Amino acid sequence: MSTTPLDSATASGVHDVLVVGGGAMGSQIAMVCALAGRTVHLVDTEPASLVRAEGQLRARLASRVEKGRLRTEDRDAAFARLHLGTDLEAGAGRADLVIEAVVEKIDVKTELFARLDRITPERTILTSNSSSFVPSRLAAATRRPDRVCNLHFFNPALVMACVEVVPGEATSPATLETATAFTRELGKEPVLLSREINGFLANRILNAVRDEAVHLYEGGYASLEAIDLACRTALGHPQGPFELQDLTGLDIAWFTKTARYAETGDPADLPSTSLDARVAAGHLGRKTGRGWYQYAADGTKQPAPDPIDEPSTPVTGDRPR
Ligand SMILES: CCCCCCCC(=O)CC(=O)SCCNC(=O)CCNC(=O)[C@H](O)C(C)(C)COP(=O)(O)OP(=O)(O)OC[C@H]1O[C@@H](n2cnc3c(N)ncnc32)[C@H](O)[C@@H]1OP(=O)(O)O
Ligand SMILES: NC(=O)C1=CN([C@@H]2O[C@H](COP(=O)(O)OP(=O)(O)OC[C@H]3O[C@@H](n4cnc5c(N)ncnc54)[C@H](O)[C@@H]3O)[C@@H](O)[C@H]2O)C=CC1
Repeated sequence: MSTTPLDSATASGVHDVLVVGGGAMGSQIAMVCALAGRTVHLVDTEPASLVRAEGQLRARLASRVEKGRLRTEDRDAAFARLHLGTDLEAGAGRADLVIEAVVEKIDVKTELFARLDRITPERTILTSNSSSFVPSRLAAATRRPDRVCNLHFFNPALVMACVEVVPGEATSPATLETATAFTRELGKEPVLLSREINGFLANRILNAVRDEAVHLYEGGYASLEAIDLACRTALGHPQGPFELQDLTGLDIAWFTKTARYAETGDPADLPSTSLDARVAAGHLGRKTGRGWYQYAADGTKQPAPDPIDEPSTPVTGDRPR
């Protein structure tokens, strides 16, 4: 078996990156890599996702240029290094490292890892941005478990410093070294786990906060706004748990809860009634204009009515199974 290439201009040896999934996370992760000088292929099965991704990235970087935080030529160079498309094979052949950021469904991810294992060079490191699944579950779909680990970025990936580096049971020290060095080269702060656990570090802590916030809300102890305000002003969180879930997506929370329940069978791991009702109604957060709050075009927000209290509202959204 070949080892990770380290005889190059960067410590990690990672020059070509394939990012799979061009949604909220994959698009920004791809741009983080392009801004750090990497050649990046961003692949999504949905052309519409790629169009949206490019539009949002152009707006984000325009804001940085306007504020004098990014030179126009550096922005243009980053976009020139970023190749968007629907053909997975196009970026696979030269990839030093893959970052998977598709939907949080284990069957979709394992099928993708099996395919990536077939179409990327033997040396390529395969990583996942999953919010919850441990790398060993994904590595099991490949013939290279020593070159699989998780690189868990945080939303918004263009801004947040932390990347959790999660080893699987068979991840080699060389793979972890490369993944950690690469994370630093992106200007991020690698947080290395000693061993894998579902949800990793930050999301497990966040999950506990979210569960308690929902308990207080569903118990009628306080409004959404009061709970969010307490977290911001008493605990110093930049956003309260409901505001933050509107940013990260209620569907992602629903998927992670449901997957956890499938593993543990513990009813406490099921999505809460109020989360389930919103997801069933298609209210997934900022990306749909409504989640726990509803958002006006000017960005202002107010608490959204609980769908349970809206019997006349047609349930149009699909629960993301
Ligand atoms: C079991 C649990 C399951 C979990 C499910 C999935 C979740 C995960 O797996 C892991 C996660 O990501 S958890 C979430 C982690 N993220 C956070 O906690 C974010 C907290 N919020 C913030 O930091 C700020 O409110 C925030 C940065 C968002 C906004 O900051 P401000 O309020 O200061 O607003 P601005 O002044 O407008 O923005 C400051 C800079 O940030 C840029 N920005 C804002 N929103 C953005 C966005 N959505 N995408 C990209 N960039 C964004 C904004 O452009 C500005 O940057 P510059 O323009 O360069 O100055
Ligand atoms: N939303 C968040 O705050 C965070 C999410 N994550 C994780 O990142 C991953 C992606 O999440 P988001 O970007 O929020 O989801 P998203 O729903 O915004 O984007 C997912 C994208 O993947 C594409 N896709 C689905 N199957 C595909 C396949 N087989 N091949 C190529 N593209 C495919 C979809 O068309 C969509 O554009 C998930 O695993 C999620 O748990 C991790 C950190 C934070």
